[in-house]
Amino acid sequence: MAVQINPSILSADFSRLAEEAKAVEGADWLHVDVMDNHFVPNLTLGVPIVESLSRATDIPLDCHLMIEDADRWAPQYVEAGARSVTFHAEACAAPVRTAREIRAKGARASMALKPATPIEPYEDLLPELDMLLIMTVEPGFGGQAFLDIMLPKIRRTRELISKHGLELWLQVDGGVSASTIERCAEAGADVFVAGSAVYGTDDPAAAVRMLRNQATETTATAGWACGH
Ligand SMILES: O=C(CO)[C@@H](O)[C@H](O)COP(=O)(O)O
Repeated sequence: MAVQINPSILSADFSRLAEEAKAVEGADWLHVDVMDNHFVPNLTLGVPIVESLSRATDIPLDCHLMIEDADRWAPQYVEAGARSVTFHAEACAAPVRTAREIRAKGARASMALKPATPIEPYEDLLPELDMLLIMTVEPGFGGQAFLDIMLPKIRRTRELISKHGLELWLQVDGGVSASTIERCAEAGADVFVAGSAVYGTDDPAAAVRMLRNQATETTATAGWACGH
């Protein structure tokens, strides 16, 4: 699998979401941060806006649910048009059942871990998932500094993926930019969410291309990158 760059619309202009999606043509997925002001101290958007956005762009939607009661809501985001739905391990009572429901409805199932949540308790669950998201900031806001203490967790997760021979994608989200993406790629990430590093520039599509080039060059020489 080639590396993937997913711009986060949290850093976009919410009054012009359809245009902001067009501004990142060439991106692999559009990362949609759903926040409920309970699981995280911020409030963004919900099912109706995901429905509208999925009609407004051909870029597939990668919905990251930072909400409580994820078991109940995750399938509704697939029905709204999301092609990938990420629930948080810390907000999900039945992750296996929820992942299976997401897949049964035709989307990719993904689970996210906050910075303080270890990967090891979830090793047996990995075959149920299409992607694992390691947060590299505390979820809730764009524009935060990358937590480089997450790099060993990314490395350990990549080792588990290799050990079990899984096709699982490994996504990182938070503070990913031109100055941090290579460290993430070297550690084993292959899907990169970037908000301010894309939408904070004058040319978001060029920023996507630049991040892709950096990550591709790094993974080509990284020890874990067999198959790239
Ligand atoms: O999930 C989140 C924040 O909780 C992210 O998707 C941010 O939107 C990423 O923004 P940058 O750190 O790249 O500016």
